[in-house]
Amino acid sequence: MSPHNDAPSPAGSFTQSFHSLSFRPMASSGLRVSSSTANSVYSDSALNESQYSSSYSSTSMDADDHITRPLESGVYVPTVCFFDPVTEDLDTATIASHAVRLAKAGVTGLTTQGSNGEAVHLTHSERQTVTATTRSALTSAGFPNMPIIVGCGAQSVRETVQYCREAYAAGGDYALILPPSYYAPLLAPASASIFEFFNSVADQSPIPIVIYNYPGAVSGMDLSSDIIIQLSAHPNIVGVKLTCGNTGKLNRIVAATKSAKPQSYNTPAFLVLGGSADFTMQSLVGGGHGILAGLANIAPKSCIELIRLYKAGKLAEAQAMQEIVARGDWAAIQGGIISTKAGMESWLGYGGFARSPLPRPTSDESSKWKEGFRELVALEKSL
Ligand SMILES: N[C@@H](CC=O)C(=O)O
Repeated sequence: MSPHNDAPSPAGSFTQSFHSLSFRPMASSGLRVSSSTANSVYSDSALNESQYSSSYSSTSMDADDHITRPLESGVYVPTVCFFDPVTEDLDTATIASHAVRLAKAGVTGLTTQGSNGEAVHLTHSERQTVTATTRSALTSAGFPNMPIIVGCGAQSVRETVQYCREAYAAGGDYALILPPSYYAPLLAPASASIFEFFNSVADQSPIPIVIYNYPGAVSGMDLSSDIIIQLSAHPNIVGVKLTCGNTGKLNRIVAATKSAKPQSYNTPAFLVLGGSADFTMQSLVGGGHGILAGLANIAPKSCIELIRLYKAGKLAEAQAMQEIVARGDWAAIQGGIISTKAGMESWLGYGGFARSPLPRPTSDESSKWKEGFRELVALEKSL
């Protein structure tokens, strides 16, 4: 049997374990299927990856797969995915070392297969390899408790749930889910169908869901605060990443979910994250719990320090740092994964190129992106 057919459950044993997990938010229940079950699912689906043996062998999921990793306030990084410049195969060594660099910088969590992770360019098994490599690298480097949120959005409930199962089997803790958009004209953002989509996925996913509101990536579909607040009532929907940049919406969601669910600021029951670093401080002012932002691939310490300054009440300093972060983010926003990788290559010595068919930057473009990050990189190096 092909490991990546679209059957709703990849392994019989997993189906049984999985059903007992439905409706149980891992963040609070601490439930996890047995290591042998998780490994059997993973083996069934991705052991044929050549990268798997090197990246995954030294630290088995046996060691950590019962760990509950709550989502705390802070900086989450949607990690860039790295490829061999000639073959475009996954570069697992760089995927691993980048994850460890971010963890050592002090970020709160990582996201594999976000927009910066080129999720749409990866096969099912490659996605599992990236997540398993990231988990293994974190564990080996002494960060076994760092949560990994895995991008799992797809166009049908069935495939989205399959991604969630595969993410879990590969060591992911949460699933980041975009609304389906291919049939956007048939699916109004506030429609019963979108509501049903998220609820059905949440019913069936073995890991809790973080809603991903990024209208620019989904034909303009913009989930309202009303629908996000409604969805937050599901016990297996535990947060939202707002790349829409609407801080009024963020404020409404925080206000509604903090009164509906008991929580502490550090470990909120419903995590509300700004989806870009250029409005980090604005997200905090609105009561948000941090950011999940691509710029932190380049400047994790700057994002962390900005939040620290704000929480310490040093508002003028935080605002001054926000200005630099927002200017740096403009390069990342304009050039997306192309400029982010160019900036990393220029300033960090690694990054490479996005997968085809995305174009590789010309040398003039690379210089432009390098300049766009210069001020931010100087700040980062000073921290
Ligand atoms: N600007 C966003 C892109 C995707 O959400 C980010 O910083 O992550």
